[in-house]
Amino acid sequence: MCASPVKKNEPDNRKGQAGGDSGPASRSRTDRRNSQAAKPKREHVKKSARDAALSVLTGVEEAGSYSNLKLNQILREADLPRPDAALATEIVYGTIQRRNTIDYYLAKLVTKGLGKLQPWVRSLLRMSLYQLLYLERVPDHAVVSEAVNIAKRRGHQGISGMVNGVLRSAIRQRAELTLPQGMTDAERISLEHSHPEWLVRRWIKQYGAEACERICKANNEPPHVSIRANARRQHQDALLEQLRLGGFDAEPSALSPAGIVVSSGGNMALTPGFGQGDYSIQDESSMLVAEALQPEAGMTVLDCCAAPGGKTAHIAEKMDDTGTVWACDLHPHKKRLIDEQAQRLGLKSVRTLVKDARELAGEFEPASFDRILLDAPCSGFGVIRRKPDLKWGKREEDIAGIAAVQQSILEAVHGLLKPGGVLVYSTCTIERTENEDAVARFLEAHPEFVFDPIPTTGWPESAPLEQAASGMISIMPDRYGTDGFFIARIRRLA
Ligand SMILES: C[S@@+](CC[C@H](N)C(=O)[O-])C[C@H]1O[C@@H](n2cnc3c(N)ncnc32)[C@H](O)[C@@H]1O
Repeated sequence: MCASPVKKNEPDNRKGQAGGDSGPASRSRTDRRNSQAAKPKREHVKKSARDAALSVLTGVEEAGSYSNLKLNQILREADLPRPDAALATEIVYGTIQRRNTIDYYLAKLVTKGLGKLQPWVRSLLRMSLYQLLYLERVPDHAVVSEAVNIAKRRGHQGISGMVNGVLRSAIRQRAELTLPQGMTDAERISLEHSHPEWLVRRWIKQYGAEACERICKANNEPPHVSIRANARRQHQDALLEQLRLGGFDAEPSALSPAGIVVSSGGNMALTPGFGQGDYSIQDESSMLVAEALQPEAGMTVLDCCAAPGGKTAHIAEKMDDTGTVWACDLHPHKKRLIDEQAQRLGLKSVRTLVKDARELAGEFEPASFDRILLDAPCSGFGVIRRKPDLKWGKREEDIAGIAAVQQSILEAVHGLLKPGGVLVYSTCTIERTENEDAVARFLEAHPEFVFDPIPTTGWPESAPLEQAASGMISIMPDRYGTDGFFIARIRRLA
């Protein structure tokens, strides 16, 4: 089938777009939301970019809202011009990303203490300091005057005076805003790269201080945008050619054989080609999952935790839309996302199901599936670049609970695999408890399962081929500039 050309859209591809995994819109999705939003509220709302950013940040702090959902809602209501929406997005994600460092400096500047401020005032100071310290293109005077105006509109005169004073002091003392000497590695990395100290300590233990610092640094970088051709519509090379002709900067991925990295040229979710299913937007590391599963035409495949359906679609495409891919998810609203995805890509072999994966054994006969994918719910610490609130929202105690759910899903579904069949277990985290340890625990309890080499025919030379040969790949966020990811391929002995 011949695909129609991909047309160039307006810029701002700088920040990554949504990957295949469940969850937040990434920075560049704002373009889409904004351009597609219904427009009637403009005359009522009239927010500036910074007003909008403040509403999101306050909502996140006060009500525990997810930043991406709140951002989408506020941008829809405010109907900002595209550059303003991009600025609001940058401020929201940047402020959340750098929270530790910003709070450290603010603690020196706010005499009564940050904790005593109303949440909106704290958020206003945080986002203003973020702009002063990290956004070089924004002039200082614009940051201060906007913040003071917002404070006047929302609070009393004392607050606007305090905001003015704190920000002017920050500008005056900018050269002295430095981190203290003599900290431990964990304290320093946590403060310098803004990650919770407990998480930094865990990563130092698991990977060493140097690697931990690289990971934290990478987590503050803007994500890549990568896409994968719908193999049933066109070959990757043809899509690459079309993209270049359309004015996009596009290169083959150094990690995934199916991946194309698009570094500039427009929002990939806005092209006609995306709408008509020529390709999917998916992180390069996430694309390796279907490669590891290697489904074949006509097979019966179970995708246990499938929404929003990025990997389900990849599997169905690899099977040339023959056989059946059962795509299960716990949440009815997420099942709809999988259905929409399959429809957009023209995939008929995908069947969706709302179910707790721990109960799937009651749904199908034992040994029903040639392939099973468990892309497990996880702590998500591989995707902090895209979802910075993750690092502040999770507690160390949560990890054991998440690992227990992963283990119970593995236990529940393994009997559904045919003897000789392949099960792929994957997560978008770099937390060993949820990855290597989870698989080791499972294999120990089930000697009828063994590691199986991940087939790498056609993979780029720079891909982790050695790891793949061992049946297990762990991708760190600093290695390829992708999400952090874990993939294990195990086979049920015949
Ligand atoms: C990592 S995401 C899956 C991403 C998906 N494989 C993709 O590529 O688009 C994990 C999914 O598991 C779902 N989930 C969480 N707990 C579950 C459970 N007990 N049973 C089934 N699905 C579950 C979540 O709703 C979420 O959509």
